[in-house]
Amino acid sequence: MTEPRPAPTSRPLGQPFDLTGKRVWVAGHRGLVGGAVVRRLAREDCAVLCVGREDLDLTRQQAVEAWMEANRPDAVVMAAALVGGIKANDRRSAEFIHQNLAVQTNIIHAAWQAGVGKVLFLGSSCIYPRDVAQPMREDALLSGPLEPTNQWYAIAKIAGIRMAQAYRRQYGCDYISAMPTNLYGPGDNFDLDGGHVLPALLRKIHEAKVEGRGEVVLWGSGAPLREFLYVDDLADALVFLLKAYSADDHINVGSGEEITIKALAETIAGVVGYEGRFVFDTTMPDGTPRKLMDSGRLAALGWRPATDLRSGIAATYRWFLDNAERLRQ
Ligand SMILES: NC(=O)C1=CN([C@@H]2O[C@H](COP(=O)(O)OP(=O)(O)OC[C@H]3O[C@@H](n4cnc5c(N)ncnc54)[C@H](OP(=O)(O)O)[C@@H]3O)[C@@H](O)[C@H]2O)C=CC1
Ligand SMILES: C[C@H]1O[C@H](OP(=O)(O)OP(=O)(O)OC[C@H]2O[C@@H](n3cnc4c(=O)[nH]c(N)nc43)[C@H](O)[C@@H]2O)[C@@H](O)[C@@H](O)C1=O
Repeated sequence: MTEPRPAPTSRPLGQPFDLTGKRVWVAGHRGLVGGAVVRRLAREDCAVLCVGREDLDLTRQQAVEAWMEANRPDAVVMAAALVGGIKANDRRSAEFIHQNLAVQTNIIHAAWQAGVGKVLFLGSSCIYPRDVAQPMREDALLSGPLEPTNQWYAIAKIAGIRMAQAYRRQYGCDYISAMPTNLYGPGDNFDLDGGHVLPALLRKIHEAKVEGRGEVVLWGSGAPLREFLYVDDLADALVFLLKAYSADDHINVGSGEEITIKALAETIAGVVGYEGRFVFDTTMPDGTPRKLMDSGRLAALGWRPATDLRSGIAATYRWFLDNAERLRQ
């Protein structure tokens, strides 16, 4: 068993973290969030470390410990996780709880062992109770039952928040947690079965237009409300937090823009140029009726998003069109 020891590079908690000259590991660099964080870090004076799944399976504890020891990053952004939309979360409960607990536990513990100075853990808005007061504040965590469709993933994410806090408390590590709202953007997962609503609807609506179909099927009632944040805005917020945030509490990262799923489909149709109608498959789950983040704490620190929903969807659609051939393979 590893003996507790202070992290060799540990700094006093509550201080800014200077990225200059640092080695930052973006775990999950090929994903939606990881890719955006790599793009954003290119504007900082730091070295970005990346390793693909083929060279490091993050569910393997010894491999993660060996990689961390060999590469000794100064900071880690944890953008690696098993992620999916409502159907994937609902149908693959064992994979979601197992892989997420394994990946995050391995990274946080190995970071502590290797003396990593700063770790940024990423959770999700689904950590909050299903019927919680809106907008959802950070202190609403664990105040009620979770949404059943994604509780397995949510439990793993809540464990990640507590793990970062525990390593702060016992070992004095500057490990922090950010909770993003629903994300979208270049590099998203456009898989119709496994992905989230925004990329799925972009693809469905685009294909209906190209094939001349008069209707598109939406899952559920179309009534649930979701808040969407453009992924490059998230990446900017994460770099901001990496540098400026050092506290026990997790912090929400949202856009403040809320929309029903039906209105989202109509907005996407406007961007794509589709004039057909929408029908609703109510055998599919709605999930949480509403999940709007209270991002007041982050705003008070001085950070705000830059991209409105329509512009973000237009940029994502351009990316989708540019990459459509590759996505089909
Ligand atoms: N997308 C969203 O709407 C939201 C995402 N988040 C959080 O943001 C983070 C990133 O999500 P997102 O970018 O959307 O997810 P993606 O699925 O786009 O990316 C996840 C990345 O993690 C990697 N990964 C997963 N498991 C392993 C493993 N065992 N070994 C090595 N690499 C692995 C994947 O590698 P590979 O490419 O090989 O599969 C991929 O690069 C997650 O923590 C998620 O919970 C939070 C709120 C909303
Ligand atoms: C980020 C967040 O993402 C997940 O939660 P979610 O927000 O419920 O996920 P979603 O994006 O898949 O769906 C949002 C809404 O949209 C409706 N909907 C309509 N038509 C399609 C459709 O075609 N695909 C999808 N996926 N949804 C559709 C769908 O029925 C639901 O009402 C978590 O599991 C968890 O991963 C998490 O934290």
